Amino acid sequence: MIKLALYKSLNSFDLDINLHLESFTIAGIFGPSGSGKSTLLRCISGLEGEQSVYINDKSVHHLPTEQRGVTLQVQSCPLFPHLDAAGNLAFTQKHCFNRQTDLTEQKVIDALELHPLLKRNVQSLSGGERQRVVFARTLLAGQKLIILDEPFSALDWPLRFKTLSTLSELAATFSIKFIIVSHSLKELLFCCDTLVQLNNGKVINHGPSAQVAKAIYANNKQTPLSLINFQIITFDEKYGVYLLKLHKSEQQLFALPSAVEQGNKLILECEQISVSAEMPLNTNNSNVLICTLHSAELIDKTWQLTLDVDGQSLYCLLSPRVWDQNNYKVGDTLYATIHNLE
Ligand SMILES: Nc1ncnc2c1ncn2[C@@H]1O[C@H](COP(=O)(O)OP(=O)(O)OP(=O)(O)O)[C@@H](O)[C@H]1O
Repeated sequence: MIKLALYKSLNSFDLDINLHLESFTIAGIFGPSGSGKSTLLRCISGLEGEQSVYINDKSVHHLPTEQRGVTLQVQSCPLFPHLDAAGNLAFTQKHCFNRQTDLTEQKVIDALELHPLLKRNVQSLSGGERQRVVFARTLLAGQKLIILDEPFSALDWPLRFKTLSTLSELAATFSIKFIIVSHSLKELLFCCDTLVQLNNGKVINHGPSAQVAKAIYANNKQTPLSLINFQIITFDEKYGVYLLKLHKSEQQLFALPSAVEQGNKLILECEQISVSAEMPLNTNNSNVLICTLHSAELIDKTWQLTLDVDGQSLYCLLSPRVWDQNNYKVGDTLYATIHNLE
């Protein structure tokens, strides 16, 4: 739980936040540049004093940063230049007290697959490698609330998704809560259960991430991304594809390793999804999901359909002509074909 009542006036900018997040594991903060995201993080962690901050029902506003049980990783977090990556991690392990998790150096190195970087001089690391070492060091500080400001912006997408999946696993295994600032809604949608949208120093929306992301996409006249949680059933050696089962569902999909190896969630573009009222027969695509039409909205001359697949949402687009021809109604059973997975 986190409860904030913050007011901070900075020259021509006012941060004015009243926010109560009852339960979250990974919360994302999204907003345009200058909307107050970093200032908000500084207030929670205690770098901006005299703000009303409650963490797990305890008021922490009179406590200095080191007594709040919070680690803040700022955007350009420095590493010790005279130590290699291993030395940087060892230093943190040795000098951080009041650790609340039993994450050890070895566990963090294994989880983030840092072995090849350990003996490297940190000045020789690429931006992405450096961010992974910084994140490892943040984890090693051992706090149960970790606040990250643009932590993985230098990582390419496959590695970023993989690292976010590791972060989610660590959150579950070690009961760590994360608050993450990012300019990428895709990144936040991938890993966060809760999203907070800021604009001009104020919270303009917050709630379950899929719901908030959908509203942001609609406001920006962008097509929403669908996120599908799955478990791997088997890998078919003969054809080189994974058989997946949707989370809390018996429905299955086939997917190439490139779609699966970045975590247990698929991110699908609207263009990857088409629908029909009948089960497609004699098709060359076996990735068909049975869904229910949850809603349909005409946005910017295109029908945006929200489909429910056993509790998960898929978004697809139809032209007005196709919509008029098909006479779909909310509640109808539809068949969604997922393209470019196999
Ligand atoms: N110490 C300060 N003194 C004066 N103004 C400040 C100070 N710190 C931040 N600001 C201003 O407050 C506003 C919010 O800054 P903040 O860094 O919180 O935004 P942000 O949403 O994190 O931006 P970005 O996405 O670009 O990092 C900006 O207009 C910034 O110029």
